[in-house]
Amino acid sequence: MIEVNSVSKSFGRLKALDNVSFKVYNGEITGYVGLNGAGKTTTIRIAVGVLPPDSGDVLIDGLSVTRDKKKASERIGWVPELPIFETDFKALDYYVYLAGYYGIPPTEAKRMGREALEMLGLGDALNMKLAAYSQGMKKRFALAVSLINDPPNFIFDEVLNGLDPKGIVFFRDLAVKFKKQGKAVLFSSHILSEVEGIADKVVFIHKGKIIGVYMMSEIVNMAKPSLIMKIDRVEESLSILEKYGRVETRGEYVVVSGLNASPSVIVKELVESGFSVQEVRSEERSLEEFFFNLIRGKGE
Ligand SMILES: Nc1ncnc2c1ncn2[C@@H]1O[C@H](COP(=O)(O)OP(=O)(O)OP(=O)(O)O)[C@@H](O)[C@H]1O
Repeated sequence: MIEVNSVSKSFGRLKALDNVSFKVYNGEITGYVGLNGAGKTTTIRIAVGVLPPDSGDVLIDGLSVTRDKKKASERIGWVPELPIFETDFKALDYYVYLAGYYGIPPTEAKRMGREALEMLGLGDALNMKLAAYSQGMKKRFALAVSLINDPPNFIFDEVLNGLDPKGIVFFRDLAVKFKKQGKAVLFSSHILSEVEGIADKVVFIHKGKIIGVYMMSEIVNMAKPSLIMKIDRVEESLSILEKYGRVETRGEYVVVSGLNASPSVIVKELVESGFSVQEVRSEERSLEEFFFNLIRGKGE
C-alpha cells in the first residue's frame, strides 16, 4: 500500500506540491492524472525516496520513505519518466548484472531477461548497448528491470509514453496481473483517456494540489452522453427514464445522464407508453471534458 501524507515541496519560489495526500490500496490500480507540470513526477520522486519532501511523508506498506528509506524503497518497483542508462553494457548483459543483486543466478536471469525484453518489443535489441537505446527503448528496459525482484508496490511514471500498441497491451495485462496478486499500482499520465480501461481509481492533480479522487466507473458514467428532452407529464415519465440513467429536470427539459441505452430505445418506449416527446437532443461529454471541467471548477 502506498500512502502519500500531506506532502509539500517547493523549488525556489515555486510550490510544486501543496499538501498532497492520497492512498493506493493493495489490489488497486490508481491513475495519477494532471497536465504537464502539475506535479506528478515530483510526487513520484518523493514516493520512491530519491527526492526529500519539505514536509509530509510517504509510507510504503507502513514504512516511511524519509525515515526508513532503504526498507521502503525495496518494497517498490519504479519506472521513471526519463530513465537514464548511460552504460556500454549490452541490454541483456545489464539485465543479468542487475538481477545478480537480487540473487538470481545468471542462467535463470538470462532466461527471464530474454522473455521480459522480448515481451516489450526489445527482442531484436538484446545485444545492443544501452547507451544507444532510444528514450522509448530505455523506458521499456526500465519496465523489464522493475519486475526483477517482484516488489509488492509499483509506480510507473508516464509509462505508456514510449510504448507501441503491443507494449501498451503488455502493460495493461501486467497491471491487471499485479492487481490480482494484491499489489498496489500507481501510474501517471497527462491523458485521462489513456488510463481508462486500466485504472480502478484516478487521482487528479493540478498546479501541485489534489483536485479530486474518483473511481474510474464514476468518471465513465459522468462522461457518458446525456439525453435532453421536452416531454409532457414529466413526473409520470420518471419511472421509465430512471431505468436508463440519472434523471434531473432543467427548466422545462428533463435530462437523463450516464445513459445505459441508445436514445432511440428510450424515445421509442416513451412514445409507446403514450408520452408526447416534443424535443430530443443528446449531449456528448468526453473523458477529457470531464478532466477540464474539474480543472475549471478549481478556479481556472
Ligand atoms: N528540480 C526542479 N527544479 C526546479 N523546478 C522543478 C524541478 N522539478 C520540477 N520542477 C517544477 O515543478 C513543477 C512540477 O513538475 P513535475 O515534473 O512534477 O510535473 P509533472 O506533472 O510530472 O509534469 P510532466 O507531465 O510534464 O512530466 C513544474 O513547474 C516543474 O517545472
